[in-house]
Amino acid sequence: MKPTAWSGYLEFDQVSFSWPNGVNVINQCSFSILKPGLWMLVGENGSGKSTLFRLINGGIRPKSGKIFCSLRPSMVYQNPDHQLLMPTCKSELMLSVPKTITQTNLLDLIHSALEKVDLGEMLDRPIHTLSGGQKQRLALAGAIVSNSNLLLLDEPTALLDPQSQNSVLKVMKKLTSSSADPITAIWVTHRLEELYFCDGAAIVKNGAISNWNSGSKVFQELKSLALR
Ligand SMILES: Nc1ncnc2c1ncn2[C@@H]1O[C@H](COP(=O)(O)OP(=O)(O)OP(=O)(O)O)[C@@H](O)[C@H]1O
Repeated sequence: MKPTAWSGYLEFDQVSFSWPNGVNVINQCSFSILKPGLWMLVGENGSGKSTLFRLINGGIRPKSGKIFCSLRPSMVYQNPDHQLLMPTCKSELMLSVPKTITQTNLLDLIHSALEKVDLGEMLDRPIHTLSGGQKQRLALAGAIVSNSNLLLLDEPTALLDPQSQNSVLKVMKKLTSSSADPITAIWVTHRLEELYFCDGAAIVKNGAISNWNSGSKVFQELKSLALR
């Protein structure tokens, strides 16, 4: 593993993985993320993006190759209703707070996480009254209070209208570029306009990831392929 000034890193070295049918969904995949930021992945349905997340998250193990990760990952799914379990914002976040946090610090931590996702006034708000975008931002707050510093977002805006989509993008941009304690996020998208918000983008194809490029370059590349 290469040493870096930043204490966090994620690196895949020639990683392969197959589900029981034996086909390599992830095939000799190598890439690294060596600094915080908003990193986006695009790729056709079935190209292996969710499988990649499960490998990063430790839910499944590579068949061959190595994964180095010093970060603490959390998943954020497409539909927040599949993720949020409790009746209010406060009770939801209490579920994710590490057991080591004392009772005195608990509310401060929850408040601060809600503020980071622009839900500062929502402590006692019933979750069923939140909009889709607010629910998705609450899911982000859950990852923050759990002390995660690597968010794996699997099409987090696929079910949202443009305004809510922007609210989630804006919050993620803030969390990944905050000067004090920026986190790392890997965001899978099929909504290509989102590429303009990222710090780097790559294409998942045939079980591997392309080099990182600017979001605008990947956008142009995919648009020109679609027009052929
Ligand atoms: N639990 C599983 N068991 C067996 N095969 C699986 C499992 N999960 C995914 N696969 C297979 O692995 C391949 C890649 O699926 P994956 O969900 O990683 O793709 P994806 O790029 O996330 O697709 P999408 O954009 O549709 O979400 C597919 O052929 C899929 O059927």
